[in-house]
Amino acid sequence: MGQSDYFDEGALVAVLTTQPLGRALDYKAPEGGVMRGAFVEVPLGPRKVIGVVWGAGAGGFDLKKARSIARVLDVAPMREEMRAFLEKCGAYTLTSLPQMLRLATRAPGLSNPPSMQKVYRMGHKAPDRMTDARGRVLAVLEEFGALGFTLGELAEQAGVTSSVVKGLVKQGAVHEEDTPRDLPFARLDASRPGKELTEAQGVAADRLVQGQKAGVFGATLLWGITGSGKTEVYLEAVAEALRQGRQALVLLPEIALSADFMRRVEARFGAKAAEWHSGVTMTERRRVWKMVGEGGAQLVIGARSALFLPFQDLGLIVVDEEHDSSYKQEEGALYNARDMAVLRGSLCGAQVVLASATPSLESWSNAQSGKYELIELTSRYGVAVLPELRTIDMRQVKLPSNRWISPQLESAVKARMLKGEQSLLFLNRRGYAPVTLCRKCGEQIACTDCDARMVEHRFLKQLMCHQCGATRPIPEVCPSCEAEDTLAVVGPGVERLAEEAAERFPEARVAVLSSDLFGSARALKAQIMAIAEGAADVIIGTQLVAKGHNFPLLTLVGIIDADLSLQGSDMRAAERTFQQMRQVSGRAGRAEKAGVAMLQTYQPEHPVLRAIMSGEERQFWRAEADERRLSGMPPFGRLAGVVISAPNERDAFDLGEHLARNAAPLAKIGAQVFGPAPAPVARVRGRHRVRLLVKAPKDAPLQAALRAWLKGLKLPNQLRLSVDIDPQSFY
Ligand SMILES: Nc1ncnc2c1ncn2[C@@H]1O[C@H](COP(=O)(O)OP(=O)(O)OP(=O)(O)O)[C@@H](O)[C@H]1O
Ligand SMILES: [Zn+2]
Repeated sequence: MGQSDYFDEGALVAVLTTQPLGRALDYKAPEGGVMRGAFVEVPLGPRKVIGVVWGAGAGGFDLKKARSIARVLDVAPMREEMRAFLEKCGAYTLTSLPQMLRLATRAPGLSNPPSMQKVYRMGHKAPDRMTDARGRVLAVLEEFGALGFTLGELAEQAGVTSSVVKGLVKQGAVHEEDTPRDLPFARLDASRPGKELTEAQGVAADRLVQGQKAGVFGATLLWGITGSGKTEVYLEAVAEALRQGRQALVLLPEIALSADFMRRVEARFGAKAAEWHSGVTMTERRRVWKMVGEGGAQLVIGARSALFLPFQDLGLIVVDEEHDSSYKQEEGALYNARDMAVLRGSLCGAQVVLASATPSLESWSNAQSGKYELIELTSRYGVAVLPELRTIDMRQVKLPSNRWISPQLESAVKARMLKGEQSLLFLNRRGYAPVTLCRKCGEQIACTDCDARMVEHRFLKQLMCHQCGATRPIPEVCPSCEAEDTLAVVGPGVERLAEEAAERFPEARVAVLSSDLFGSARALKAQIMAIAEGAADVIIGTQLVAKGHNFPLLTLVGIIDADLSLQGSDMRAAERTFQQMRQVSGRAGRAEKAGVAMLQTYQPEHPVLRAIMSGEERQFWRAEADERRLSGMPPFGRLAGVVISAPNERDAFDLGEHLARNAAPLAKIGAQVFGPAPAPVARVRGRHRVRLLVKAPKDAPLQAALRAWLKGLKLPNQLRLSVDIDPQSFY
């Protein structure tokens, strides 16, 4: 630590806060001085806000007017590496530092002093009388095992009033105790043996362990087909990081649903890892944040935002299902956690492992060029083999307009039922029907605030806009011509498919897995676990089920509409379809019994479907890469999306045109500007949306040029502009 890292009492320091001020503010160091990186509380107008000592103050004003730092918080100071990460990540994504700091301080009550609190755990007695509400409280405690809850959290999780919990305490069914806040996590035992690895797994694990031993940054793509046992392989690298005394982070999409994964980790290391995602209670979030900073948490399993936790010595980052589009944050700071994991790893000397059965074209190409190491697993674990794939040509099948399950698929499901095996019918559309129209006037019911049709959710008895979430009751008469009994639904959603399944398979237990049908992530998680144990014969699901779940009894996957994700002009349509079909098919036949996947399609000759069927993955990636290379698209060129929105369409266009005309800084680096054009979803929440697309050569300094381009731009009132580097969605 250099001399310049410490500031004496009264010295002027720059404090970065999370307030949108555009710069750090100067304060005087408090009594006892302060370290660079310290978390502090500073007065700002009448309020006190949290900030970080970023460096020496800029000065240049009357020192007597400078206010003092109110308090230095009792948390580990932000490390140099983290400050560098926030700065680089902000510069890459064109996000302001205050906004970056907000990502790094997402733990409530950081400024609270350490203290005792009452927490509630499972007690030892049964209550005299069991009620529904009491049962829910006990179920929550049972599920979270050793975790303690505060009264408010427990009541909220269980959906009961706090008096229910208190009642249970009186009876000894729930235990109330005083504990210090923020206890360290139980030590993980890295010396316990893992599962016995197959030869291929062993070779792969060895390479990751060697990479870990090197103790320096390096990125590896772990490319293993679905069910090949990638998890067991990278857990060996986690074990090595723990043996080195370093911390490890595993990122997962949909982690709130991954109970199975948490159990596997616990079985491997003999204790629970720290969890970080939106389903974790506030108390627990604060504990994780603090313990990660003090070294009291060795392993974190988290959602993308876990990347911004204040690790003390992060030695390994695993990004599982690295191709998953949910790694891209689509609001606020628009970062891609997969890419930022590589950045963070390079700053803290960590090994970064990107794992997938269907890597993104970006990672594929980095592995091809040697920028990333490549480790492959080409067969499934044990006796399991990849499912056999068949297409069903829907042009040959004459189905009534309210039916979507072909006779071939129907009889395949029936055959599975006879054998006590499960079938999955995959349709990536929530709700009952995507379109409601009037047969008299042709009106399609649309959202009043968005350029989107309202989707009927029969289960919730309402119409819903999937853009803004607005809901309204299903109308009795046509909202346009007021005719009665003329409204008809068009097309299937999972709820409607479930209706058809119930008719075709009256004996079957049908379960629908769609995020909107469950009140909480917990309920959904419980359902997934029940299904894994055999609680359903036919599972109907959206993309939620495509991700990493193990259903051992599942031997048939029917993809209702394989053409769905091919529609649209997104340059990633082919890639996404390929990944999705492969991932969903990969749910079948993961145990002893072989699986079959049937893809219903109207275009079996489509190159993407042909590639999926032929299993020529490498050929598919190569062809896809060639096409992108020719057109200079990512990863062989760079894109930035610019969205301008305004209540008035003309205003948005005017600004877009102004920017397009004055794009000299972009032209200088060889970048082109396309647009302005109305966005594909041209209106959301009453705001008109206009898009520009900037396309630059691969090695061009895109961010610097964008900054120069937008510098000094004064946004008129009501207008908003956001820049999305490496955009994933183009809506
Ligand atoms: N060496 C092993 N010993 C025992 N069981 C194993 C071993 N390797 C994998 N398995 C089991 O095989 C199944 C698939 O493994 P895993 O979930 O790690 O695969 P994956 O490659 O991550 O698959 P996907 O990409 O489809 O999610 C799991 O049930 C896992 O417990
Ligand atoms: Zn809407």
